[in-house]
Amino acid sequence: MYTKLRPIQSGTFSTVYKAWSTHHNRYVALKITPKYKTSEANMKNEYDVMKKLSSYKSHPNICSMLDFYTDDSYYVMVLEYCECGDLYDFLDIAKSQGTPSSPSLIQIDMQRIIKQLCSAISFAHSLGIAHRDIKPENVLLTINGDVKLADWGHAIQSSKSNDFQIGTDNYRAPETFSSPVDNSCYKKRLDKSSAPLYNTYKTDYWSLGATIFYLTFGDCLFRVSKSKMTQHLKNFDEFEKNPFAFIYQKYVQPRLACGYNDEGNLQESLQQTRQFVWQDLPDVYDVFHLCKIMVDTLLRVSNADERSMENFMNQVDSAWNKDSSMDSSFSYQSKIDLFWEQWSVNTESAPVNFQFKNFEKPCLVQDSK
Ligand SMILES: Nc1ncnc2c1ncn2[C@@H]1O[C@H](COP(=O)(O)OP(=O)(O)OP(=O)(O)O)[C@@H](O)[C@H]1O
Repeated sequence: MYTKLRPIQSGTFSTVYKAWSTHHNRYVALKITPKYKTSEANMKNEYDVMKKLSSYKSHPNICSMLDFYTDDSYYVMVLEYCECGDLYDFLDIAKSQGTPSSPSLIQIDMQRIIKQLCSAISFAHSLGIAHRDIKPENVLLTINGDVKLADWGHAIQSSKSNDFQIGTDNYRAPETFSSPVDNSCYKKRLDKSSAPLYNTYKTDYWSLGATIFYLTFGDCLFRVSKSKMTQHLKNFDEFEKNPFAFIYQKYVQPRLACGYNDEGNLQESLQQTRQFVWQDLPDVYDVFHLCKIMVDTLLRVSNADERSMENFMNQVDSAWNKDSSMDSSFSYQSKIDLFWEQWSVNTESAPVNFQFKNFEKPCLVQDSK
């Protein structure tokens, strides 16, 4: 019934193959998990979640399960096949192609991807399911430029949880870390039953923000290695004190600090910042604007209740409205002015060694955008 054609990729637990289904008369993806790599309970959880998401009214932006079977050694989940693979790999390829003067031939639409991802997440939440592992590797792309949220192996059918260490560190919300570090937000939690519950929907909002940050900057907002977990947790504290200073210092300043009065050098330093694949984010100031929206609506550190996907969507919609910053008629100099207004407001509390005085507002000789 299914003819395996080629392996697509191996994840931590499973290998995914492209296959042909005679029954469905279409290509499918077979996600094959050896039984020794997972527990029956984990597999049952993923199966139950997929069944619920794929049942009577499946969602166009969720990778549906078409079939499931098992033998002595393997679990096999039959999934809709997404021709362009995941967004992480896709951007990697696109990034190596694009330059400022010659953007990647693969152009995709950021606003559409954001809308589709939010729609998928809110559909799952409306069924009582939180994903808990949203990241570029789990966002699949179809040949039509649509996205499908995949890998529901860490999902939970509850809006509350006190599971820690679930998901992927670089994209996980601060409240999902348990740590031996005694700092303001993250006390050691040994006894799970007495550990406080966190809201799993709000943790999805954080991961959504961290994912979109990666898509726009081509870099993770928080990168963590196990040996540097302490530093990672301190990063959350630092980010909370002044998110704009944090992003500015780590991502913006290094890219703008040199040669910003010379457009050639400016473009060169910006080359590392974006992927040159987003057709509706024509320049780096759009990236900064989107980033500010994420900080305001999704990337709230200790006050998870302040995260709101609805506010995020509303602000994203208005940013792309006519006469707003993402509109093509909005001049380049106006974008620079807007960036300056939005970001410099928050610079007063920046660390002392943070040399704003060395960074002057760029003024382009001519408005070439
Ligand atoms: N339906 C699909 N169509 C095309 N490619 C897919 C599909 N499902 C998965 N893949 C590819 O296989 C990779 C691994 O899949 P998946 O994340 O589901 O496996 P996993 O074992 O749970 O991975 P991990 O736990 O390491 O995140 C994905 O990142 C993607 O590149």
